[in-house]
Amino acid sequence: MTTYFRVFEGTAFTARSPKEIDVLKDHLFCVDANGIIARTVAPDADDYEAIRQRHADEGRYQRLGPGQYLLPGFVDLHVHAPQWAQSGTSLDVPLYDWLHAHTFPLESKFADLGFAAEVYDDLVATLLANGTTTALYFATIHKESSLLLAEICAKKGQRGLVGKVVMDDPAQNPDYYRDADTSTALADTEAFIVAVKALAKNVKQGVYPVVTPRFIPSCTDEALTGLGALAAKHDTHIQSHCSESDWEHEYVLERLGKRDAAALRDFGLLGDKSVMAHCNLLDENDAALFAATGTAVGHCPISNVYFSNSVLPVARWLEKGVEVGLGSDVSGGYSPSLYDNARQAVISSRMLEEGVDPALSADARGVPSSRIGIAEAFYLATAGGGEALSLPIGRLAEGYAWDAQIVDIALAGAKLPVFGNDVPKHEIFQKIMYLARPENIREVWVQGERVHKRA
Ligand SMILES: O=c1[nH]c(=O)c2nc[nH]c2[nH]1
Repeated sequence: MTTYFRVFEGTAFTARSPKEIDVLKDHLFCVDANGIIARTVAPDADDYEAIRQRHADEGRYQRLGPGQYLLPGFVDLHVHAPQWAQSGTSLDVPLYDWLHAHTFPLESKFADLGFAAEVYDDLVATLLANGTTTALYFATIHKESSLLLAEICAKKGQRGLVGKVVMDDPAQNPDYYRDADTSTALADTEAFIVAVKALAKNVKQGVYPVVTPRFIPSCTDEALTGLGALAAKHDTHIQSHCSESDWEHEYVLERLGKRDAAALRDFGLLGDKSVMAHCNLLDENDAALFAATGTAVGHCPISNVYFSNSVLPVARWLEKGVEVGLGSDVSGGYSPSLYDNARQAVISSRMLEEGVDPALSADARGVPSSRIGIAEAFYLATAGGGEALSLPIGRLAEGYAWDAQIVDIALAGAKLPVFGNDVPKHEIFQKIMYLARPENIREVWVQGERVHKRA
């Protein structure tokens, strides 16, 4: 019999597809030394008992307690790491004003490595405690502190995909916070890619460099073209913002005479490893381009309420075969929790379907067939995120990384309202998704290693 690195026994919820959740009752999850789920074993398998006994004898076995459930770790597709320092504030102004009055002044402080270490340390620990095992981060324009963020992810055991942000256009960015010039922006990006790839050689869960033009308005055409070439040369992930608000969308149309999606494609920035945040104002052609190129949408439902002037038609784009995952967008979104964002994704979709203006008649008020349920929101936070990043994460299934959260619904002081022993598991799942708080997340594992345990 194979000896595994570790074997877990428990009941798990994992997404098979956007609408289908598998309930794996009392399964064994056999994890190999690389942190990959080598086998899942159902209780009726011939060798179930023997595997359990053997690994218990060898001290490699963990059985979940009563009231505990396994969920895949969450994949956050859009986090502005420096903005953690202003989370929960300044959300009463439009995007352009918010960037210039609050966000750029804050991000400029990340030239100071001491300040960066304090904020990034706290953010990565907080995300892990909220069940986020993989995060796609925007850092700042500073090469050194961006690398520090990758190092902190490496040390704390989170799978971090980190971008040094490029903002090189002197006409659009303040003097105190922009790349010195285009060639410096490109040279710093390439040096950053090389440094993160070197760091990654000794990081079990992986850290990845990400080519990161902030958005088209921040960057010159030359920088955008150069970044597309760098991503191709080093085969990196790419992230940016796309068609995110009326102001931004109009700016790109006026400057380039085309929509964001076509412009990003022409700069070489769309592809299977590309994730574009927001995308609220995509049209049918843009969405078809995303589906054809494998470009994913990072859906940021909380932030969209504040900055995006609309609701993303997430059900429509899923139906059309666009890859979609979930992003907290700290700090355009106030919450670091993908539970909160999953809840908002459902609420926003219901508001899009029903409409919001009571002065209109019911049949003119909303967009039919726009709703998603909590199962789809869970898919976005897990398997959808993994597919967006083209990584084997986001599912508790063979061949996927052991990235998992153990959620306790019976915890004294944070008990979920489950009464009796016959509550169906799909209802337990819904209660976890709607009601769990960070206190309920007892342990978090990444690539077979425990990275968070609540005392
Ligand atoms: O929500 C957002 N947050 C940002 O920091 C940003 N920069 C460009 N566009 C943005 N949108």
